[in-house]
Amino acid sequence: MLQVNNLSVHYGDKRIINDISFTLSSDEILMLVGPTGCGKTTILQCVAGLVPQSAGDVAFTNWRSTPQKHIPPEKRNLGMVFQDFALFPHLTVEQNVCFRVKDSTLADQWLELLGLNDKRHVKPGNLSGGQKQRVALARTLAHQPSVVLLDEPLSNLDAALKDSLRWDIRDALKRAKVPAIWVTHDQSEALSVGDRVGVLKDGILQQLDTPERCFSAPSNPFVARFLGEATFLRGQVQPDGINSALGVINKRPESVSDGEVQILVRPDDVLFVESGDKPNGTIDYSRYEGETRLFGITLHSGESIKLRANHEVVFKLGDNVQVAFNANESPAVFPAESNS
Ligand SMILES: Nc1ncnc2c1ncn2[C@@H]1O[C@H](COP(=O)(O)OP(=O)(O)OP(=O)(O)O)[C@@H](O)[C@H]1O
Repeated sequence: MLQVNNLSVHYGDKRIINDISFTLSSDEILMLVGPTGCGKTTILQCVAGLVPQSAGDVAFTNWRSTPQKHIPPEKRNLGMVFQDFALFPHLTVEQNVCFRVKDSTLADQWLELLGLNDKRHVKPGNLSGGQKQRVALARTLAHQPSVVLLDEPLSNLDAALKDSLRWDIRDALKRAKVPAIWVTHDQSEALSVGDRVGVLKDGILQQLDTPERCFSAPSNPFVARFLGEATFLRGQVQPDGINSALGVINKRPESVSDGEVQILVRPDDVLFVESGDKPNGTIDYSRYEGETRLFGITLHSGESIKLRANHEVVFKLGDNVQVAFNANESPAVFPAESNS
């Protein structure tokens, strides 16, 4: 098990990582997401031993690195996968994967499992980006690392390739039964392939949870906005629930006892009421997305929300509509003043 306890990292006087703790179980994939410059790569580098911590410790079964006793990278048995692949250009695929590998049957196994058998004698210059990343992963896994660290492994690939390769990488990591920390700035990647997601802002871990909970029960409005489209409605806590421009929600948030709150509204949390005989909003815009259509709606309260519906649902700009909360959803609620 990888353990990171109260980790802080400074560059000069500037604190980049602030008191972060998490553990990673035997084959768990942790996705680290956050805005640019929030410290994702610094955490990976610190776990790898490339950057020293100023406080806290990073530990695995057989080593423990502290500010006083730094364990060098080569003693940690970690594997790294980078966005630029970092392959040897003068070596073939097979030579890249077998480089300094003790047991070449493992190299063979990963070449086969990652669909590289027919590329064994090809040099990296003649491979596509996706194939290069498979080679990089095969090479990493052939060394039987205790933990794999992936730094934006898909960011140099086009959208269609990203989608399939992310699953192949996940499957390979699961098959290797190795824990992994995977840094990405792509929210959908983080939510779809991670067992848990850690959302960072300014070097502080805002939430560490399952993808479902991070998305549906975000710890604060920042996490809500970062992981998907989010608008907020004013709410007034009452004995029977929370009153809002879309009626009363029968929900009593634990963290909010009284007064004003803000209610998270994702485009899938709301729907058009078919009869529409009590309009409560007006269509601002309609965007065709293929399978779905996204509507911008100004409610009579003056607040704006977004609603995603099937592409067959058509409204014109300025149409009056009736919108309600989808009864199957239980929206997240935050204190009115919360914005972090
Ligand atoms: N060697 C360094 N010396 C000083 N500051 C650094 C150094 N490396 C990174 N930083 C700063 O530390 C902060 C975190 O950088 P880091 O690369 O970890 O962020 P990130 O979340 O991975 O960003 P991105 O998504 O853009 O890759 C940034 O403000 C960056 O400018």
